[in-house]
Amino acid sequence: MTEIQNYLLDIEGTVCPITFVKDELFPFFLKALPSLLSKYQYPLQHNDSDAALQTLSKFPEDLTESYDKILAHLNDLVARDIKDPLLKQLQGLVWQAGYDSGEIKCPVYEDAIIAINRWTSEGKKVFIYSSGSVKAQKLLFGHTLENGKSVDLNPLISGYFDTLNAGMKNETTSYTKILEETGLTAENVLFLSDNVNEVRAAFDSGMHSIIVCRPGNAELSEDDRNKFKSIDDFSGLV
Ligand SMILES: CSCCC(=O)C(=O)COP(=O)(O)O
Ligand SMILES: [Mg+2]
Repeated sequence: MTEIQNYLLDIEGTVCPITFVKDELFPFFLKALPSLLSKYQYPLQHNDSDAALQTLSKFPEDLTESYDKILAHLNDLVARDIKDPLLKQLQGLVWQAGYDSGEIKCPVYEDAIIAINRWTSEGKKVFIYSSGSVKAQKLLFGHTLENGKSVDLNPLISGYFDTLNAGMKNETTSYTKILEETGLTAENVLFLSDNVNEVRAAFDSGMHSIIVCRPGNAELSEDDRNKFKSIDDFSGLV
């Protein structure tokens, strides 16, 4: 592998445990949802500057004609872990209160914190590409737990990509778009993710691409292990 100058990082299952998202972020969102949705009139009125209402208004009208329908739809998306860009926008808005109050802090893996600090101190660049919205990404890195304290890793991040500004993560065109947006050359970029389909899509764009196998991540098939390099943590990359 040529000397890597730029890192593009997935979040869930790569820089933090899947359990943080499933057992903390998603329940926080689901708990807040009834009270959030009850603030609005149904069928949804679209003439308000409220950010959550604006996001809700982008769902198909048949889903927002009643409180019960949109509540059931959002619960279903979360239960099936559907990476719906509108759901992800809404989640970012809701999580803000949890981060602000101190209830939510992200347990970014220590090896990831060390690597991000090391790479940036060497003049290399770190970018994020997650299904979570850019807002949610900034909140997460802005409230990262390091040795029991909350730290802000955002000053170390050169750019953020999500499904709205780049496209779906299992499509090669999304990685090509990120290369165009950043002006980076594919062979100077290493993408790290727990998801084989994302690693394959990035690889097909010309980027270097490695599967990250954290505890609790999906098992890799023999075929995937043979096709792609995999690592357990970032320690071998610094
Ligand atoms: C960015 S915070 C929330 C995580 C999330 O909602 C999510 O879907 C993470 O997906 P990823 O692409 O980072 O595996
Ligand atoms: Mg992931």
